[in-house]
Amino acid sequence: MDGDKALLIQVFGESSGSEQSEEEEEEEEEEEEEEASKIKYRSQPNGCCCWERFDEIKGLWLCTDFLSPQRQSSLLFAVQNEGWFSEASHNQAMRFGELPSWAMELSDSIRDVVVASSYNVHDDDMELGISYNGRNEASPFPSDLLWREPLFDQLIVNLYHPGEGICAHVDLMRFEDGIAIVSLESPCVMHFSQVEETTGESTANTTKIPVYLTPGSLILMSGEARYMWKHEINRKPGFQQWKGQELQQSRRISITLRKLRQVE
Ligand SMILES: O=C(O)CCC(=O)C(=O)O
Ligand SMILES: [Fe+2]
Repeated sequence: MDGDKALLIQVFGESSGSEQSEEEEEEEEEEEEEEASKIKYRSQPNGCCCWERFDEIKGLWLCTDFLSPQRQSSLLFAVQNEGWFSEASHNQAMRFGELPSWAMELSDSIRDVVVASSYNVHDDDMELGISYNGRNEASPFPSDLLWREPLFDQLIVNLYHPGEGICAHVDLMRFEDGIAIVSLESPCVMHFSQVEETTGESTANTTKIPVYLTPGSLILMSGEARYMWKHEINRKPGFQQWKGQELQQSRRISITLRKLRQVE
């Protein structure tokens, strides 16, 4: 063994790989890459990113397993710890600008889960020749929105007691495109209905599309879903039907993240 090699082994140990064949090195690199991608995948909120899209509503995406039960509990704890709902009459809190750290983490997780799922969509559909740059429906969030900084700078936390909901609305124009809603506690059905045309004969489609929001789920709204569809939650008796069953209701908390439009 020559002096240089002995020194290398002393410094880096036997596994410095100086005697590996190219083939072995490649194999090792592949294994490392595989391991790295697993870690990336595992670093997702709960190791899964299962997205559902809706044929009728462009730009609406649902991820039912966004937060694991453990992450739901810690998020709920963080929200409750803010003390916003310590008085029974308080049911809404709003924050603008710098968000609490738990909301920043949530925002980071949203970006992560979209990035991870975009990779998956890419792999699956690559052969179909679909391109994914810009506003592409194959991704849950268009890349121009996904990479803006900050992703979100406005937070609303709503607390709904059984029977309470929110009327049909389109979110205010003071907010940019690209809205995220995370649901906690009671499951509910959110209904989407098309915004009516205000001119000419009313030919508006009044069909309401139900979307089932389970605790820990995330919905993303952009483009048509954000501007051309109203969303509502009617928790009056008889309206919370899913698969022919009336849902058992309890308290529900939602966390809505948006970005304020810049005024020129
Ligand atoms: O509570 C929800 O899930 C929806 C909240 C919402 O639509 C809003 O605050 O604009
Ligand atoms: Fe809304």
